[in-house]
Amino acid sequence: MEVLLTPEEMSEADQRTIRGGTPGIELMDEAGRAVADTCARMMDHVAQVLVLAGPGNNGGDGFVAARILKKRGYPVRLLLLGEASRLKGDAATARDDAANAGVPIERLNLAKLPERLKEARLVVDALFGAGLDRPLEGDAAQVVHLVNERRAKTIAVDLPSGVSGGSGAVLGEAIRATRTVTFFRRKPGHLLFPGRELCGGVSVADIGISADVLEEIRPRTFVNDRELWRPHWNPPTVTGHKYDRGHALIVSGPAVRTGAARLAAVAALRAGAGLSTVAASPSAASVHAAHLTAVMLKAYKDEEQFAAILADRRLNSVVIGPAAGVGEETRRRVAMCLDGERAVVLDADALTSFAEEPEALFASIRNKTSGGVVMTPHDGEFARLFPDIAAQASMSKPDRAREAARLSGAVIVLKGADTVIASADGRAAITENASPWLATAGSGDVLAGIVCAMMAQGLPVFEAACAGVWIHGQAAKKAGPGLISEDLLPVLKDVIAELAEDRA
Ligand SMILES: NC(=O)C1=CN([C@@H]2O[C@H](COP(=O)(O)OP(=O)(O)OC[C@H]3O[C@@H](n4cnc5c(N)ncnc54)[C@H](OP(=O)(O)O)[C@@H]3O)[C@@H](O)[C@H]2O)[C@@H](O)CC1
Ligand SMILES: [K+]
Repeated sequence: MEVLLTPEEMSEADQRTIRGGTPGIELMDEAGRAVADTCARMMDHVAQVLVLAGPGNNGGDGFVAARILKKRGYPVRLLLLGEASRLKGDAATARDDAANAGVPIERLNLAKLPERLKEARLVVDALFGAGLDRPLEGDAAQVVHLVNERRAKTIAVDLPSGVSGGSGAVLGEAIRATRTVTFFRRKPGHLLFPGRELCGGVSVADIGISADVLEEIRPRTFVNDRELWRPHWNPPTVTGHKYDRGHALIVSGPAVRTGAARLAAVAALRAGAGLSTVAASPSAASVHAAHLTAVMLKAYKDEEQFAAILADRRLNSVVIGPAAGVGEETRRRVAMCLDGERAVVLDADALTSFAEEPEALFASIRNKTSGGVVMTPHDGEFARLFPDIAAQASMSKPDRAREAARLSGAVIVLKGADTVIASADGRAAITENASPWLATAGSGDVLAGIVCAMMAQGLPVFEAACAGVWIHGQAAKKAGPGLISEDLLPVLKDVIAELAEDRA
């Protein structure tokens, strides 16, 4: 399980280490050394390095890197943004050490910068890191613009300057780096877009901070990797019964919109639910009947018959929403699904149907005494249900999802290239295995089915949602470029097989 540290948490890790007896300058030396090592690895011969240093400790790391590279025989030049007198503490020490080692230090001059950039084979961006707290403007923004325009090979120290470590947002203008070297642990901004794209490859350097500090800091943001949820997943046992793996129920849309439910139902079965059943109106059921094999089908004429289907407690996990239609009928069916012990995935039209009265939905979720609820909105659906949260542009995606989870009581899967899963207890996971090919019709229906299957199998709700999103991403990788949603279904078998093998 990989934890991610917000800039505040990272600062706490630094401070705890310093209070524990490691001087800050030692941490800075290690950070600068890691940057210098990366520079050396990125150049096949000794050539000019240009270090751009800012006014804080990120700049301090730049001074150390310049000093070490100079000692190793690299021609180095350092340009300082702002006045040298502003440097304080460890950064001032690092500046003195670099000057004493003979590093040429100049005040950064915008007019001369293009020339300096032209001379350099590699640029080190040590302008701003974790301390960035407002948009870059004026000279700082201009520097970033000129570096990007030059398209020079650039190593970012900690973060590409201008990228927020907490949210991945670009504040004003941001460096487009070839590689980013960060320290101790990655930050959310390395995984969240647009930051992720601007980092290039990210490496994490050990700078002498002990993992023990994490016990006190208790980070609540994680990478959605396998380790996060795998301990909760088990392959079938030799003596197991299909009912041990749960029974997924997928509520279908009307006769002309049945495909979404089938995608979800087959995905649920492939993702390991012991059984999967589609519930449909008689006209929709006759369409399904021509297509379904292992997935079962139950027709219902009216609400009473729908309630009778739900009364079977073996149907322990339900998906409602894909192509369900927006309106009162869907609202009533959602309320019926939520009224019981089963786990519920609310997707698509089940979310949009409550755009006018989200509180009613949240109340039904909060009233649920057992069985988890997962909502899987994309940005548009999210804004319909949580307009106040969506309007807070400076909030990070994990924080938006956390707030929505607290407000609604559901686990939120906020979809996108960097899908975030958050729970009301404050945990949030960021996904990094998504494929751009997942942005295709029906992909969300497949995801809803997989998450439903994970809950049917008894995973706790947050872990089930994380597992579902991860498995969806792996399936897309296996299906490869050009995939359509149907292609995700057969390859789920391979993803599950690998999971099973991994635990053997
Ligand atoms: N001991 C440690 O803690 C270790 C820390 N380490 C390193 O330190 C980095 C964090 O250092 P940091 O906290 O000094 O912040 P940093 O990113 O240098 O920026 C702050 C400066 O920028 C300024 N500023 C901010 N926004 C601005 C804007 N938009 N436009 C213009 N100015 C702006 C702000 O100025 P002010 O707000 O005072 O005007 C302040 O002067 C971290 O990323 C890592 O690289 C490692 O060495 C390991 C040990
Ligand atoms: K930087």
